[in-house]
Amino acid sequence: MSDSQPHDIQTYLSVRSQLKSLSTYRATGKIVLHSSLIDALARTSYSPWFFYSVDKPKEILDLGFQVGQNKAEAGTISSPNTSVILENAKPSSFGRGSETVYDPEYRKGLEIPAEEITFPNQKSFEDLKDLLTTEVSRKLFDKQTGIKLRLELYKLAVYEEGGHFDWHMDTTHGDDHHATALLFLGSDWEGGDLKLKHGGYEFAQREWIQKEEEEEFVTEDGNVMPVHLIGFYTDVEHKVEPVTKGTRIVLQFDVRVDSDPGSKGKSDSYESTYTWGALDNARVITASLAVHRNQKALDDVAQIIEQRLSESPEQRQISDDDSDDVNSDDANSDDVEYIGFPLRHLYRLASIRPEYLKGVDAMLYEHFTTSQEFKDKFNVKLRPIVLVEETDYEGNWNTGPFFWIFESGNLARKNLKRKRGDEEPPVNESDAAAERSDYIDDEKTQFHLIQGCSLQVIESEHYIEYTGNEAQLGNGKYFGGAMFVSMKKSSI
Ligand SMILES: O=C(O)CCC(=O)C(=O)O
Ligand SMILES: [Fe+2]
Repeated sequence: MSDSQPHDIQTYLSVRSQLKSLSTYRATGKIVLHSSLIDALARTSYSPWFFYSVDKPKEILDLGFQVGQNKAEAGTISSPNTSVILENAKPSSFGRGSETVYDPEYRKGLEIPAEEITFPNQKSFEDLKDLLTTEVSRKLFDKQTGIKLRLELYKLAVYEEGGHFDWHMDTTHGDDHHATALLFLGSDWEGGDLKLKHGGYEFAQREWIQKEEEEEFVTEDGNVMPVHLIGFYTDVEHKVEPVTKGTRIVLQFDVRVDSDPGSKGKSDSYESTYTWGALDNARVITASLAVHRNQKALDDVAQIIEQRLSESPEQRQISDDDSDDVNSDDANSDDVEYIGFPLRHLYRLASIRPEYLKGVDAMLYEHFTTSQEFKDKFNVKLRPIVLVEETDYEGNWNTGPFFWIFESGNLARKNLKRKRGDEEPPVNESDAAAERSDYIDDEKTQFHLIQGCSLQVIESEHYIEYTGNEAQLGNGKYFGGAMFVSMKKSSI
């Protein structure tokens, strides 16, 4: 391998030019937009934390609150009254084994419990919680699975100069308590960096804030911190570095999960009411590298795939009949040999290989190929793909998205160079047979489109009506990597 890799953009440009010839030769496979597999894939991992800058709306930033039994006015979210808050706060203790101890070496901070915090404007407080809940469910939980979250104010924490809290995990306050959300109020402080640690990854609050400032999401105002939210799962270790100046004030919320999402098993659907943009909606620009492993979801994914691939066409017909969503005249549903789905990180064309997989992609690949239960059952292949949406000659987006698979090898290369009407290229038959056996037949592939994958736009054209020349078909094309799973012949 050469160490002078092409720049990403060159890779995409070359992908694009290869595409033009490729498209005339390859059949196309259809994409499933809703399925239990998509839901399970979405649950396999999340970044265990997130940062969100709360720079609007004004009603929330200006929301006032009171503290203490006498309900002293404590300022607002963006401008808290430090002295009133300090007057009403008590030293924080923490759990050590079965004991609750006060040890300023380990933790030095003050707090006001939720019972002593009031928001006279109840409606705006609910709006604030809704806003925070939306962010938490977006970033830490799969909003598609219909999980309902509830934020419960736990306390207000105050750290003065010298205040700190060493590495710890938060005590959970119930079986439904799955994450912590910290709302940092707009007070004046330095130091006091919140550090987070999980699965070998570490994150620091100050780095996030600086990044946001560079991107000009945040207005600088002396040392006053922008109001922001940090959320993390309860199994994330964290610490507060010593505050070097000013007062650090935080509202801490418990994130509770309504354990009955009322989820009924979803059957696969190509979506009868498809509207254009499914692919663009599935796309994220950058996927976070840090992952939180969800073993149950990994097992669910593998089991659903196994079940799908070992069903006979008759069985599949029966389960499809349960659903009115399924496009019944689709050939795919009769003969499924491969289940495919996009990778969630973006790779260069040449890097779509097991050894380069990142984060959740690596985790899934490893689960399929090395776990005791599945390694003898599954064959897993990685391929570059292009996902396509296009209009018909009338400009209607009515066919639903579909995909192309890139194959490498001599046969594929020769095919790529072929122009329409050229003869079949001469090939070494045994090589060709080996290569063909490695081909993924897209007509026998069911491709499940997950949300939040890293797909690169390589073409996007609006439909232009026929005006003497040919009509220009509207289309969107997206490049990415994909994983394809089939059953090992011996295990069927
Ligand atoms: O204030 C913070 O940033 C975190 C405080 C904390 O970890 C806690 O009180 O458990
Ligand atoms: Fe904590």
